[in-house]
Amino acid sequence: MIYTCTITPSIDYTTYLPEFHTATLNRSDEVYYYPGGKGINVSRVLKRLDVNSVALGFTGGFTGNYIEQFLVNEGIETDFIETEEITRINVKIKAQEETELNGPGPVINTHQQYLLIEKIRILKKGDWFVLAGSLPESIPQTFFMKIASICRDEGVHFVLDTSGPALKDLVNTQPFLIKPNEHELGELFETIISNKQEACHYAKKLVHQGVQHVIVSMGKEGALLVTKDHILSAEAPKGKVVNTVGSGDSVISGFIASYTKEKDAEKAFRYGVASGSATAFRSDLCEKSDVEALLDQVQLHPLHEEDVTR
Ligand SMILES: Nc1ncnc2c1ncn2[C@@H]1O[C@H](COP(=O)(O)OP(=O)(O)O)[C@@H](O)[C@H]1O
Ligand SMILES: O=P(O)(O)OC[C@H]1O[C@](O)(COP(=O)(O)O)[C@@H](O)[C@@H]1O
Repeated sequence: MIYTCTITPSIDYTTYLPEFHTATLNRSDEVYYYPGGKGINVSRVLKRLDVNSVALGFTGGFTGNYIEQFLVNEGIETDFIETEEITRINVKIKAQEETELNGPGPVINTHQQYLLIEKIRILKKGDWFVLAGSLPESIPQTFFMKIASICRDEGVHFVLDTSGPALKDLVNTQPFLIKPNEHELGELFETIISNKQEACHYAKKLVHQGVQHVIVSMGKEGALLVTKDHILSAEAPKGKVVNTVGSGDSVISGFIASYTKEKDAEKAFRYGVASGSATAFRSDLCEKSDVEALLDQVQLHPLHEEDVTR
């Protein structure tokens, strides 16, 4: 089974207007209330790709209930732990440019942390555990390290899509897959990454540290896959961008959906990039037919060692 875990879910209040200006009243043309948070998006896209998963994490209050009901209506199994605080609402403004305002995550007390660990203890060899989204600083790093070590000891595929200080430690736990975007990868190495060669240089370091598959997503430039056997660059398909929120999460879903069937990292990478772009070209997340229509447009090229500067 695939389990996704969103420590900090959200309702993504997504609003469209032709132009957005600060310090004045703006009126929206359209608004949507999508359940969000990276693990939840991964579960939603997996479902659209005909793959079942269980969404774990923490939700609270009326916003938490809304998310849970939304997922149940989409046929996704949920097993959230309740928090005292209400789940945050993240604001996504789609105007001339995309502007995002993400709230802080909830405080998770030690009992709630214990409840999550108990749920993870039932995972079996071959299962997948996707830890995705921001990790509140109120939770000690040791908690996430414990999750990683349970997964490693049980032979669970541990997939990581997070940022900040927790990521620095977690990349040393031999995760199966991590998917930083170029900014998150740069943050990890305290540098700025401005092209695929630089991204490749740092992704290789992560592979040397024991990460099995590193996908660096780079928005409209596509993505890179670095493993001990591959250094591949994918061009993103061209299309009209509607809403890129959830594109990175869709890369993970596409990768997992394909990998669990074919056990082929190259094919899975291609499917992941097509899924990311298919989401960017929609208001909500991609559908399977969108992904398959884009697949042929995802060109993969090997990046050669000599191209990798530094
Ligand atoms: N403007 C775009 N055009 C085409 N594809 C895009 C665009 N933005 C994102 N994507 C697709 O979504 C993937 C993930 O996007 P990215 O912005 O890197 O992730 P994140 O949301 O994690 O920052 C990219 O690798 C690409 O396949
Ligand atoms: O946990 P964070 O880092 O605040 O991110 C949460 C946000 O990320 C999202 O999951 C989207 O992620 P991506 O655009 O990176 O795929 C939104 O649904 C949510 O509002």
